[in-house]
Amino acid sequence: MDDLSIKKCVPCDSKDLRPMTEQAASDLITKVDGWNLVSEGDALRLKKTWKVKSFTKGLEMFKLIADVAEAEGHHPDLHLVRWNNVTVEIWTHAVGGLTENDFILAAKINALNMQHLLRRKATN
Ligand SMILES: C[C@H](O)[C@H](O)[C@H]1CNC2=NC(N)=NC(=O)C2=N1
Repeated sequence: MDDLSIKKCVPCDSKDLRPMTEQAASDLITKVDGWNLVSEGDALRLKKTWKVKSFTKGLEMFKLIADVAEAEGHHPDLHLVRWNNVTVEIWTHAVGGLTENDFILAAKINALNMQHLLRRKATN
């Protein structure tokens, strides 16, 4: 499996795009550090959470992610709650499930330089 972060998303309106199986998703989730497979209703989603240093740094993070999403033509759901908790959810709306696009976007988000925006994890 080559590095997902260097792949490109395909247009979601291609008619032969189908949601992947749970098994395929379980294989791919190992390639995107920190992301979880969650089931919302009967559809699978990718989900990851971060704690940011401040509300405004959360919005800076949204902008970094938005730039990647626009470049890929594939977009996540962005949540910023209780001032410093960022959650990103990704799925392919056109098929109501997961496609490789979702994992490519997750890998590209992981590749962003966001350390300066994130709260340091407690070491103890
Ligand atoms: C034509 C194309 O389907 C749409 O423009 C794109 C936009 N971004 C998208 N993002 C996501 N996550 N799913 C989609 O189906 C999708 N569709």
